[in-house]
Amino acid sequence: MALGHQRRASFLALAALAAVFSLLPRYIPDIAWVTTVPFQLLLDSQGLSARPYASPRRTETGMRSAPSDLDPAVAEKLKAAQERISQAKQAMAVLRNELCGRNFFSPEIDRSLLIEVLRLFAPESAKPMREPILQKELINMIPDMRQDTEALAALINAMATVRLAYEPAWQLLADVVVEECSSASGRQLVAFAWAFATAGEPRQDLWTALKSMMAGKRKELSAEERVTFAWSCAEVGQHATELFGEASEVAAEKESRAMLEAIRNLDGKHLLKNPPVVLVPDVVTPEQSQELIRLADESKLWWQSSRRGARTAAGEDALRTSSSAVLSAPRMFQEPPVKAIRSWASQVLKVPEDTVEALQLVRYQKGEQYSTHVDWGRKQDASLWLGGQRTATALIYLNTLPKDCGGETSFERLGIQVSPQAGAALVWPNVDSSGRPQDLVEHRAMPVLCETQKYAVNVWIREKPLPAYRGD
Ligand SMILES: O=C(O)CCC(=O)C(=O)O
Ligand SMILES: [Fe+2]
Repeated sequence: MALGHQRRASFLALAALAAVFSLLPRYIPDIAWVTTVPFQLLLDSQGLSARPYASPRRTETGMRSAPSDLDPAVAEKLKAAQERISQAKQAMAVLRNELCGRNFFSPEIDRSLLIEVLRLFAPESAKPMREPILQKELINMIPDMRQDTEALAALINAMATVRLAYEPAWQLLADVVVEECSSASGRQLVAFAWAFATAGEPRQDLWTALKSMMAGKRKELSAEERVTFAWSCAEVGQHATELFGEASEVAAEKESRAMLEAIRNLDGKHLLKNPPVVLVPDVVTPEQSQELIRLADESKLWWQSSRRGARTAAGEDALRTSSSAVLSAPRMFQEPPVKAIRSWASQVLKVPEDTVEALQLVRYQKGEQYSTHVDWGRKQDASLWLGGQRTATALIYLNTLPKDCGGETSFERLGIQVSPQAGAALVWPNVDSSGRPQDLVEHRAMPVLCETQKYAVNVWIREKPLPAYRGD
């Protein structure tokens, strides 16, 4: 028992090390295979590989060694490639052992190990070499695990966490869940639902099965598990209304009243009294602004904002042609400018920091805009399950737009138009003092008219704490 704990502790330390190294390739593609060194240690700790790092027995895994008459540079590359394939196969052996054999950490499954193993396959630079091996193993492995719902839940969780994009594995898992998982516990059903929702799986038969299996088990769930399940169903448009009712559009009165009060007390230029709209200067420095943009650029987080999704107060689709970047990875929460903004919002708006959503950067090039919309969510909006309604918005401009270059934030119903000013935050409530979402605060970002870019960051406050972020 004690030995088991010791091995587990040393293994976890190694897994953490592997995690650190596995992140490196995202930034330094040329040393993608640095990962293999700590991972070899990890394999050793599992007793699965007693071999030294540059193993002469590599050929036993079925690969030919490099012919000796090759150009030395090519031979070196070939050798390295063979080593990588061998390592990837060993990684899969760990995965298989952990899930199916379960003689090492039995009866519990080590989720962090699964995530580490799958994450090894995630770096772009590793894909051509490792992905086919992973895919084949997953397809072999999943049917073996049919009866083992705990193992399946752990595997699905890990696949969702690393955003594994291999469709046949997801489909096979969905088949298994539909056909074989009636014995799953409520907690396991929540794990399945969360993972399939995160992966955006729309299969009707899957969601019908998950909901009907949950019907007899919902009493087993904690409040957080209930919310996770309801969110998951709503996220893919398969609302579990019959199990958990509807999410409320109306925010709690106490929090809404306090939010209005806090905005009224802000130190800044009060553009309107009711509802209060305030421009607070000097919230971020030019250096912090540059750093935020750099974080989004370097992690390649920008995506073309969807044309649909956001809605006008009348419920019509809004048109959005700008790009967005959400700083939601756990490591982003440690970045100094992110910390500074979250703590500013929490202090001046007098809310706990965990009610502040992950920061969302927005970028507009010439001609881009965001047509009239509201920031608050309607009943169908899955995120209402997580932190409740968005009670307020603080939009921080990261640069100043030259005169006549457009890009203003415009509240037509309130007669307010604000031109982006570097470092200033425009703050307004999305609900009235009784918590009802407000149509009056609908707004738009006017098109940028010059050969320049507009950058801003959305800081949205929810009425309730958001659950801790689970992915990366
Ligand atoms: O960019 C702006 O001025 C407004 C952005 C906005 O309203 C949003 O992203 O929700
Ligand atoms: Fe908005």
